[in-house]
Amino acid sequence: MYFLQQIHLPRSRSSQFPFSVKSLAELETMTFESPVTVFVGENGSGKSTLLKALAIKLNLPAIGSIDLESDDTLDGVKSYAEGIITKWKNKAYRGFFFRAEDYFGFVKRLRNLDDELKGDIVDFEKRLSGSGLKLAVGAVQGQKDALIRKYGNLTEVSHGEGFLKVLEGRLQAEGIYLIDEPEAALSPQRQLALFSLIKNLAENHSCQFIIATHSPILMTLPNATIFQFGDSIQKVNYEETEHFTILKNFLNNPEAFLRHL
Ligand SMILES: Nc1ncnc2c1ncn2[C@@H]1O[C@H](COP(=O)(O)OP(=O)(O)OP(=O)(O)O)[C@@H](O)[C@H]1O
Repeated sequence: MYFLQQIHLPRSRSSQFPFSVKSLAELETMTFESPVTVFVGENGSGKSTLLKALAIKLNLPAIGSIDLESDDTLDGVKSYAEGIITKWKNKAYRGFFFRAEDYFGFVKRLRNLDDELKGDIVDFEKRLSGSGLKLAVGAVQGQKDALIRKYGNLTEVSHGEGFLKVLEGRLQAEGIYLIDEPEAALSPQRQLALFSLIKNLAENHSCQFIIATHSPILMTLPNATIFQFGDSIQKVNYEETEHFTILKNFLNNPEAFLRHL
């Protein structure tokens, strides 16, 4: 089971962003044929723009420090997003939008929450005593412990370790998840760990993923529908993507490339 089946993109004669993005101007309808959809393509080809517009249209929360509504870097995309028409197979009731750069905002958000909870404890200690104090502190401590159980201490892990931990903590069954360049923080080994997480949720827990990526590893997710963004948007196999062919040819014979660089 997957959720979002098709989108119709808005048309306009305007040459303003995002109508100025060639791949999007050429596309009228995109059909999601499998639980995992992957957007690939050159830098600036429009992958993130479409992902952001979809996240706004689907009203998905952003995992970061600010929500999409108040994120003024998305102003250009908001009116475009309103014009997207969606066709659902089953309406998802949970999901999120996560960009590699949002991770630090999320850590900051957790730290602020932790500070607030510590503040609550100090406050209770001033105002309460005996069993009342014990109960109130216990409740707050329970919330602090739950956060640590879910995410570990994100201030004491590396970017990549924490990034994966956040995804592990937040991805749940029957959700739709839009993720922009998750590989930015991840070693090849952790990309494989993410691969396995996504594969399991897509195959066994009714999740839908739409992922923009430059990672040849993530492009090979089983049964993923891959859209390559360029002058237009084409459905391709992973062997046909530029990422795959360039990397494969380069690793087969680095000297041949180095002569021309
Ligand atoms: N807020 C904006 N205003 C005007 N143009 C923008 C804006 N954001 C992006 N663009 C332009 O839109 C085009 C598509 O950008 P987008 O971020 O969608 O590319 P991308 O395929 O995700 O690239 P990358 O792989 O580098 O993340 C680029 O040419 C970019 O310069």
